[in-house]
Amino acid sequence: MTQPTVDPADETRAASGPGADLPPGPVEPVRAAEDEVVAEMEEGLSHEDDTRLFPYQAVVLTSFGGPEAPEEVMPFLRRVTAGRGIPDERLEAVAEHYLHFGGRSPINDQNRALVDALREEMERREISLPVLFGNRNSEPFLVDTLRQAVDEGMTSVLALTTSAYSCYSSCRQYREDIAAAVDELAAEGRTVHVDKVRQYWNHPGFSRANARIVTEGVRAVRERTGTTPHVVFVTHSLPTAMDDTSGPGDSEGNLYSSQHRQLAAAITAEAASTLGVEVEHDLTYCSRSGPPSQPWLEPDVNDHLRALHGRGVEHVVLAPIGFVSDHMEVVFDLDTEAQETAQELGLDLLRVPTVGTDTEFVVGLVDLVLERAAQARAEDVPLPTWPGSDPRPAVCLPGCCPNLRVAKPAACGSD
Ligand SMILES: CC1=C(CCC(=O)O)c2cc3nc(cc4[nH]c(cc5[nH]c(cc1n2)c(C)c5CCC(=O)O)c(CCC(=O)O)c4C)C(CCC(=O)O)=C3C
Ligand SMILES: [Fe+2]
Repeated sequence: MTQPTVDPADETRAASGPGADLPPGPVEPVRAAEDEVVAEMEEGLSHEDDTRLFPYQAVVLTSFGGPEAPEEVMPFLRRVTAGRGIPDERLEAVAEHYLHFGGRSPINDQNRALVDALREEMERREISLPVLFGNRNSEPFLVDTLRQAVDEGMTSVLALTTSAYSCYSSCRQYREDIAAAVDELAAEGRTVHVDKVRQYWNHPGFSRANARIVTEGVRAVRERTGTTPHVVFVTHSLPTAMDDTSGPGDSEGNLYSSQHRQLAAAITAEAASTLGVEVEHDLTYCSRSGPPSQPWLEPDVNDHLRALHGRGVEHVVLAPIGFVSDHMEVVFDLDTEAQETAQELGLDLLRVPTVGTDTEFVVGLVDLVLERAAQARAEDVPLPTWPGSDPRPAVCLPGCCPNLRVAKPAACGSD
C-alpha cells in the first residue's frame, strides 16, 4: 500500500461527471484517464489498491450485542451485568422483556442490516474495504472478528460503534472492550491496531437525519389532528454519577445529558421553523436500572407522559434520539411500556423511527470513516457538526468518561 496523495481518479470523475462542462483544453487527457478508471473498475479493485481508507484494512461495526434465542438470554444478561451491582429483580424483569419477544433481541438483525447498508454505500463510492461486525456481549464477539481479520493479514482496523453520545457506557466501556480484545489477541501472538470514529451525536449524518425524522412526525400529527404535538425526546437513563463524570471526567461533565439537551433543542427549533409553528419539547429517560437507592437521570418517560397529560397535552411525538436502532429498549420500554401508559391516559403517542439504516445516516457514517482515516494520515480535514461547533475528539482525552469502579486499559484514547 502506498501513501495516498489526491486520488487522480476522483478528480477525473468530478470533472467529467454527467452534465459537467468540459473545458476545451484537456479533453484528451481527461478521456484517457477516464478509460483507465473504467478499466480499473472492470478489473475490480482489491483493498490493497484503495488508499482512501489508508491506514485501515477494514471497518468493524462494533455494537452491544443481544441474545437471539431463549437459552442465550441469561448468559447474555450475566455477561452484561458482571460486577455492575444490578439487583436480581431487575435482571429477572429484563429477562422477561427478552422472553416476551421469544428470547430474541432485534439488535443483531438491525446491525446486520446496517453492515449491508454500509457495504452498499461504500460500493457506491468505490471504496473496496471489507465491513466486519463484532459485538461486546454476544456473538459474533469482537475478539473473534478481530482474530479472523488478523488471520486474513489485517494489521489495522477502524471501529464504528453504534453509540453516538459521550459517557462511560457509550464510549469508554467500548474502548475497554476493544482493548481487552486486542490484548487477548496479543497474548496469542496476533497483533492488531484498532482506532475508532468520534462520538457522532452532532455529526450531521446522525443529527440532521433525526431532525428530519422528528419534523416529519410533527407534520404527520398536525395533518391528522390539526394540532401541533408536544415532542418528547427520550434516551437511556444513567446513574447521575455517570452523567456527572461524562466528558472531561472531573465531575463537572454532564456531557451526556447536555449533548441530548442541545440536540433536542436544535431539532425542535428546526421542526418549528420548517413547519412555521411553535413546538414544545422535553428530554426524558428510559430503561432505568440499578438499585432504587441510586439516583439516575430523570424524568422517566412514563412519569413525564402522565405529567403532560395532567397539563392538558393530547398529542405527543416520542423521539428516541438516544438510540441508533429499534433495539430492545425501544421495542419494549417505548413501544410496549410507554405506549401502554399513553393508552391508559388516552394520550395520542406517535413513536418516530430511530436512524437505523436511513440513507443520510449511513452516508454520514461512511463520511466519518473517511474523516477518521484522513486524520490518521495527519491530513487536515473539515469536521462537520450540527448543532454546536465542537466535534468530539476521535482520540479520547486522558480521564474522560471514567470507569467509576475499576481502572482498566482502554484503546482509542491518550490514556
Ligand atoms: C447509555 C447506554 C446505552 C446506549 C449506548 C449503546 O448503545 O451502547 C445502552 C445500550 C444498550 N443496553 C443494552 C442492554 C442492557 N443494558 C443494561 C444495563 C445498562 N445500560 C446502561 C447504559 C446504556 N445502555 C447502563 C448505565 C446500565 C446499567 C448497568 C451499567 O452500569 O453498566 C443491561 C442490564 C440489565 C439492565 O440493567 O437493564 C442490558 C441487558 C442494549 C441491548 C439491547 C438489545 O438487546 O436489543 C443496548 C443497545
Ligand atoms: Fe444498556
